[in-house]
Amino acid sequence: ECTENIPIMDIITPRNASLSGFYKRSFAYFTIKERLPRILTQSIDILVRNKDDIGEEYGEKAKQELKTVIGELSKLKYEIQTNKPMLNITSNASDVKLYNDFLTQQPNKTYFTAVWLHAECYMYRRIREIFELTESLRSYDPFSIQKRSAYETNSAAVLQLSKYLVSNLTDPIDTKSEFIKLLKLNLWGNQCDLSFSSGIVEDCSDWFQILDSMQANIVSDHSEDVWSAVSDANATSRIIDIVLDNSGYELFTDLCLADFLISHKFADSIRIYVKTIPWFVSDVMTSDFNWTLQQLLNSKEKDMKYLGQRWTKYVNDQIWTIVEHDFFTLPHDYSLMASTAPALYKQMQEAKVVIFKGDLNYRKLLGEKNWEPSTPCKVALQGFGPSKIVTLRTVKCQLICGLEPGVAEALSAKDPEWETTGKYGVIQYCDDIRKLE
Ligand SMILES: O=P(O)(O)OC[C@H]1O[C@](O)(CO)[C@@H](O)[C@@H]1O
Repeated sequence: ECTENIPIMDIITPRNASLSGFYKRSFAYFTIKERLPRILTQSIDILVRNKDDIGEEYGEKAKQELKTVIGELSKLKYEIQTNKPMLNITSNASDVKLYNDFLTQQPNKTYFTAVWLHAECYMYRRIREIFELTESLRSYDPFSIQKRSAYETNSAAVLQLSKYLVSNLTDPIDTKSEFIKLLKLNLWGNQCDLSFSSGIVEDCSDWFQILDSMQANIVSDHSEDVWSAVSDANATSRIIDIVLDNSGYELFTDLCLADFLISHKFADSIRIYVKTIPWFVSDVMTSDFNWTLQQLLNSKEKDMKYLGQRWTKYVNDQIWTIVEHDFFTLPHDYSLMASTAPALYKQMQEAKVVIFKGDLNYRKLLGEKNWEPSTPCKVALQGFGPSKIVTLRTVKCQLICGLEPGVAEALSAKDPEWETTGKYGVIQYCDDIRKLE
């Protein structure tokens, strides 16, 4: 069938197929049709509104180049809406060869016919290219204004969690239940994501109060296994890896968890993986991480300031290390990490556990495939398994694994939109496949 000259099928995504805008009755289609163009429109609006400030900060040339940037962003929007093919990236950045080689290998290269993950990642890579090709705005992050305002909007939630964390850092009555509580707060923090909400900032301040009542919305909860892995006194590794997702309140919850792991000696160091380019609107880059610490340091609230000082010291003492790697902004799913980024894979093998945050990481872990929901996580990971894997993800699109048989069907009957609202979540654990084999 052809809709508006775009070759698509008016069906839901078949089981075991890759998600794609090709299936009209899918969230992938809705994203490419509506959400991605909206994200571009919004980025353009923000640039227009802030052009004077940007000009002041980046100089006279930037004012001129901003016009080109805006034109290119509109062009990109048009290309998406008219289902044009994804063209090679033309800048000379370090990831370009891998990127273009990957594109070349794909059988379907237009936005609606490609694998959704490839099309969605490509839009963000193109946005980056538009800035890379300027002289004055090469380092400009078009999403930084949104990211910062999201953090500020949620400052009450940050304060509340700061107070809680500071009073529970040493000698909580029950370390295990405190850990699981932080894990769940961290899970729900993943709702605060600017690409999902198309830039609308969620108020995250309620989570603390309603945590217990949200339990039923955790559709797969392996918290006990996560606890066993994290607290395992016989583990040889003293490193825990966290692959971050969004800035703002979610990042703050990640850092609280990272602090708890250090304070309670479950690890000697935490490696924190960030994005190297502006990504999915709110994903954390090193600059966002540093900005967040600075906000805490500047805070008038004593607990926030204390955490800012404490976390800066972790960074200075290399107890926390920020790891940047191009792999995280390639369109490749994680089953390709070992062959595409072998050093990164090897590094992750050193970790006691690797925690993956958010929906996009989940999609990459599952290879963007519409698995039967009861497929064991180990199978859905398709050979990826550098270490023990933990996923903390609010469900924002139609793919999932590891559910008990019948759970997905019951959810669909009760709440047909359950897969795309972010109101449900998973805390999943997959043991080290090296041990399982
Ligand atoms: O920030 P997160 O949790 O990775 O979620 C972002 C993702 O969620 C979605 O909105 C739905 O999958 C994507 O468009 C985007 O991949």
